Amino acid sequence: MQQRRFAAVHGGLWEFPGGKLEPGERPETAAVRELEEELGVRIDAAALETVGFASGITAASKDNTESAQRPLVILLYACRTWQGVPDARDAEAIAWVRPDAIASLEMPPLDYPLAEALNRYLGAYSRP
Ligand SMILES: Nc1nc2c([nH]c(=O)n2[C@@H]2O[C@H](COP(=O)(O)OP(=O)(O)OP(=O)(O)O)[C@@H](O)[C@H]2O)c(=O)[nH]1
Repeated sequence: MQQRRFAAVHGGLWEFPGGKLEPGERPETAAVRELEEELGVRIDAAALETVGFASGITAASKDNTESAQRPLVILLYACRTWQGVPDARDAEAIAWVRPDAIASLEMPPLDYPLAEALNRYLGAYSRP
């Protein structure tokens, strides 16, 4: 998990690493790019496992430059293999958190249903 910059929208809250798609970009490509930019780790898009998604409305931007709140969909992937050591390149801090403890962190609203989806996914994965 990573802690958003204090000056950002949702500053100080913890979130799953990731970020917005660029125009025309596939979600898996964006995940590979964002993990390199934010954590300095290299992953293979083929290693991504689809966990789930959460949808809602964006938070108002801090400087109010974004007048309208827009629909927001966040996709969550699992990735069990990577190269490099995660480093907080774009965050106040990063931490490994046990899946069942993620919901105890202070997070932006959509990360709670994402954490639930992750726990459901991991529960199904570990059942024989
Ligand atoms: N993780 C998360 N992000 C949310 C939620 N609601 C919401 O508006 N957001 C916004 O969705 C955006 C997440 O994308 P991001 O991480 O790429 O955006 P950013 O503002 O940090 O920077 P960037 O666009 O320069 O990369 C942020 O602006 C964040 O505030 C939410 O519930 N969870």
